[in-house]
Amino acid sequence: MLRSCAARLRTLGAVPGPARRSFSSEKATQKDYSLPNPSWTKDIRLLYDQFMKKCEDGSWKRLPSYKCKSTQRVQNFRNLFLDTKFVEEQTPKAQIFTRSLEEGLGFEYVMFHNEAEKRVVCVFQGGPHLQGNHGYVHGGAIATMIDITAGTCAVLTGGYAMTANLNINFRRPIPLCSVVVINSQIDKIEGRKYFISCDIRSVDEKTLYSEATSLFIKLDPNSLK
Ligand SMILES: CCCCCC/C=C\CCCCCCCC(=O)SCCNC(=O)CCNC(=O)[C@H](O)C(C)(C)COP(=O)(O)OP(=O)(O)OC[C@H]1O[C@@H](n2cnc3c(N)ncnc32)[C@H](O)[C@@H]1OP(=O)(O)O
Repeated sequence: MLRSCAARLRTLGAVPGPARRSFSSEKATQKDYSLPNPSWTKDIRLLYDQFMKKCEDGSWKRLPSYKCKSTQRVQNFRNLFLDTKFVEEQTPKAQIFTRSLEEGLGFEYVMFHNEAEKRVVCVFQGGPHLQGNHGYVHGGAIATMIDITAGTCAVLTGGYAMTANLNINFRRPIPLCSVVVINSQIDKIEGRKYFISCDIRSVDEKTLYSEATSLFIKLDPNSLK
């Protein structure tokens, strides 16, 4: 799927390629899934309101979230890293995994970014279709949320990056339909390597549900084969 040298040259204008889709008009019609909806419980609304207050002085920013991303950032990623044939055939069907379940049944979340602190916080409500053990959120769903929270932290700090390594300690099971806070921060940057730690806690911060460390590698278009 990672694109060939010829495709990269097309992006740079050296070789003519097929016309690219226009993404600007799509964005206007997209629903922002990180805004409150009727499935949100009191807890997630409360935390949403608290973080929105923190956004007022500009130190924190709420991150919008779409089912099919068509922002300039995504368009640039496709141009740089994906094969043109893949983009044309597959991207019309593609959806963000965590936004592909029905409202309230799967991943309900909103992320906030603090640029100065290199942190991303995600307030997450895991719906009934994320069940693993009876009454608890599936570990894969937890890993997914850790990955996208840490991944967002990496991307917003350093640009396009992918998970190279993710280690998770699951300390306590997360009750289904409860609200938890996922906190990620960059611990160290070494060249293209972004070391990011993450924890998941209850709303009152008393329960530590999971802890994780991760390594994200900033993608380098020049290293593609
Ligand atoms: C307004 C709203 C804005 C929102 C913005 C947010 C936008 C997006 C957020 C997205 C979040 C998404 C999160 C989801 C992420 C994923 O799910 S990624 C999917 C899972 N990951 C993969 O599929 C990656 C597969 N691996 C690779 O493609 C490659 O291995 C790589 C790209 C990770 C690295 O390859 P390459 O670029 O060729 O680098 P290398 O030369 O191999 O390595 C560079 C250095 O890193 C070291 N390294 C590599 N891997 C590891 C490892 N696993 N563990 C430890 N170290 C590793 C490697 O040794 C090199 O080190 P040196 O330079 O030699 O010191």
